[in-house]
Formats: sequence, C-alpha cells, structure tokens
Amino acid sequence: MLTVTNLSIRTKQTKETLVRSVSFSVKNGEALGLIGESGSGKSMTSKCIMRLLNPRLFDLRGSVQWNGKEMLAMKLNELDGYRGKQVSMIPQNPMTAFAPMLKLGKQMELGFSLKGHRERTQFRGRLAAALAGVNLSDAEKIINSYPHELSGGTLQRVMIALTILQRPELIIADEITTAVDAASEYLILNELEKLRRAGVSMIVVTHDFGVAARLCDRVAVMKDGEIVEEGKMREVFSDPQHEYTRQLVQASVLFQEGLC
Ligand SMILES: Nc1ncnc2c1ncn2[C@@H]1O[C@H](COP(=O)(O)OP(=O)(O)OP(=O)(O)O)[C@@H](O)[C@H]1O
Repeated sequence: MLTVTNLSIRTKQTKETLVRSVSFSVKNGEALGLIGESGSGKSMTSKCIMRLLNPRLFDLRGSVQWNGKEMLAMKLNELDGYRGKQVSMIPQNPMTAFAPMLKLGKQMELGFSLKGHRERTQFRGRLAAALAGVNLSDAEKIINSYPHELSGGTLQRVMIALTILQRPELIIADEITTAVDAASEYLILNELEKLRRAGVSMIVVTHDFGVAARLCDRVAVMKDGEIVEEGKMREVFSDPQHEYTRQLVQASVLFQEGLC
C-alpha cells in the first residue's frame, strides 16, 4: 500500500512551490486517478513517488510510504529493489526511459537480467505477445531499433508492454494514451483493465475523466499543485463538489458527446 502524506515539492533555485501538502493513499489492488489540467503537479508528484527528482534541484517535504517503508529516506542502492520491481512508472515522455545509444533489445536483456540463448528466446516470445496486446505486431523490428528510430507513441506502447511483463505491484501510468491513436488507446486500456483484474494497483495520471472512469475506483483532482477534491470515482463524476472538478467533468462529457 502507498501512502503519500503532506507531500510538498519546491524548486531550490526559484523557491517556487510546485506541489503543496498533497495527501492520498492507494490500497492493494486499488486504482486512483490523479486528474488535473496541464501543470497542476501530477507528473511531479508521480516522479517524487518514484524518487526521480534530483535532490540538488528540489526540496521535498512530507512522506511517501510504500508498505510501511519511507521512500523519501531510502538509500539509492535500496531503490533498485523498489523501482521497476515493486513500483513502475510509465512516463509521459517515454524517450527519457530508454538509453539513447543502445538498441531496445539489448536494453531489455539488461533490464530483465537475461542470460543465455534459452532465456532470451523465451523472453522474446513473451515480449511479442505483450507487444501485440498494445497493437505492435513487429517485435523483431522493435528489438533491433534504437529509441530515436521509433515514434513517441510506439515507445510509449513498448514501455507499457515491458511494464506488463514486469508485473509490479503498483503501476503509475502518466498520460499513457495521449500520444497514441484511438485503436491503440482502446487496446492499452484493455490491457490495463486486465492488470487491474489481476490485482495490480494503479495511479492513473490523466486530464481525461473518461480514461480515469474506465480504470479507477477513486479519483483525486489536482489544481495548482494541490488536491482540491477526492472521492469515489462514480460519486465525484456524478456529483462534483469543487467548481474546477465540475468544469473537468463537463469538458469530459461534452468531449464524449462530440460537442467540443
Ligand atoms: N524540472 C522542472 N523544474 C522546475 N519546474 C518544473 C519542472 N518540471 C515541471 N515543473 C513545473 O511544475 C509544475 C507542475 O508540473 P507537472 O509536470 O507536474 O504538471 P502536470 O500536472 O503533470 O501537467 P502535464 O500533464 O502538462 O505534465 C508546472 O508549473 C511545471 O512548469
């Protein structure tokens, strides 16, 4: 279980507070939607949970506990057993998740610690199936590509397939359907729904209530670095209390009806 308590993030250089006293929790097997407009602090909060913020650039206050362990105090060597294994993030900009000078197949071998021909062959079979699940049919081409040779949407789907293979306990999915076509979005959401049914917990970062409604039990709405409303998905969606949430819900409904 993840518990974030009074998390604040401030830049050291400009002293700007980007995230202010944010608190939420994600129970085992639960999915929380982190919703809000661009710049509201969703990605910063997610990166902080993954310990991806450079302490020389950001002041972090508060607490991020994973199964009772304080993540913000965890040493770098301890993080190896946490990141990617227990908690994985599918980042908004997937290019940052891959080393630019290594072919993807090589990176996967290293990431999954594959040894020997047999392990590699077995992995490639599983990879091909996971890639097909997110609408990528040419596994060979992907394995033999450098990251810059693939589009952002394709790399994002590769990340999703790899996360599915890793099967962590918690997945943080940051705007994972914004760079892909509608058919791929449909398949990606199906794959995430399967993981949910298998008991994987999730934080779904999105500005789209529709995406959150498909996957999430609860939702926290962020605005200007703060959570302004939190509750059960259905209740917040059908009876939003905060004016900003009302606007988001309305925009989502209008969008779904094709009116904007
Ligand atoms: N590396 C950084 N240094 C300083 N400020 C940053 C940095 N990254 C993001 N910010 C600022 O932090 C605030 C929150 O950004 P964040 O990326 O978390 O927003 P978001 O809600 O995820 O929106 P989006 O979906 O557009 O990424 C914004 O004001 C942004 O300009």
